[in-house]
Amino acid sequence: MSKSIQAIDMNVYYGSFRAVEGVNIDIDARSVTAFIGPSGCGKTTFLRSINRMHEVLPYARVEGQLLLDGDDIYGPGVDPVTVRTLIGMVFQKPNPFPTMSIRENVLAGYKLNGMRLSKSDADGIVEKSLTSANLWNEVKDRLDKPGSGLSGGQQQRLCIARTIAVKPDVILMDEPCSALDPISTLAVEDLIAELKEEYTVVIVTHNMQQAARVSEKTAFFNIAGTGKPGKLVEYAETSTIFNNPSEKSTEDYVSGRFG
Ligand SMILES: Nc1ncnc2c1ncn2[C@@H]1O[C@H](COP(=O)(O)OP(=O)(O)OP(=O)(O)O)[C@@H](O)[C@H]1O
Repeated sequence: MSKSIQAIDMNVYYGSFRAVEGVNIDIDARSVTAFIGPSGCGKTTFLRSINRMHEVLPYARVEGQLLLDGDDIYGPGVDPVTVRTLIGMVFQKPNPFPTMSIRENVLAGYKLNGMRLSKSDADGIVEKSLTSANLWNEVKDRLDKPGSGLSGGQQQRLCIARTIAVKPDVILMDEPCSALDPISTLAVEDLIAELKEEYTVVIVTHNMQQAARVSEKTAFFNIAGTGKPGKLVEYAETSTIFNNPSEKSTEDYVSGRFG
């Protein structure tokens, strides 16, 4: 099921360094939102705070609230591992588990969560997830071969299938195409457009054409200078951000004047 995200005055720190300051944003369910902005403005940091992934670093912490359909994912008693099942993440570099087959990779989330599946349930999940990731036809005859034997673009779609398999509400993507060739990039972009029928998708991208192609809304983050926190400067329909932004810095960035 797809759910909305609401960040309320979110700050993200690495130790005493505030990397992201005062983010307020409402992201609709069943939508694709792009995060853009120059290097170091906190896009990845903020993205990782949406599923508590930053907590793998003991010195990283947040202030503020992050609501998933109204429920605070930082609320008392909320398990970060459960949060990461509800809010999945796809990384820059495709990272299938190298010793696992294609099939095992798709089912990895269930295994890691200690859930047992019948063979027929597992078969159904593998086929549905790979189909949703636009990969089924390419791999259906070699499900028991290693996931690492696929092309980069196929590996990234396998990682998306692995994320989808546990039925998340939200899929976060951190520059998911930056390690892919143009054809594979198009395949993943097509997939993103289809995913929004069922999921809330948030994608960090450096590629403005990509943001324009795949997203309905775009959030522009910026940074005043080295050592300063990143901030959300402007958030609007993607066409507005690219054609008629309210802020001068947004216009300068999208027209390639800096960053
Ligand atoms: N693990 C970390 N420990 C300490 N500081 C970090 C860590 N990761 C990022 N930072 C700092 O936080 C700030 C924001 O970084 P972040 O990677 O979120 O920016 P970004 O906008 O995603 O950049 P890029 O577009 O280059 O990936 C930067 O100043 C960065 O140096």
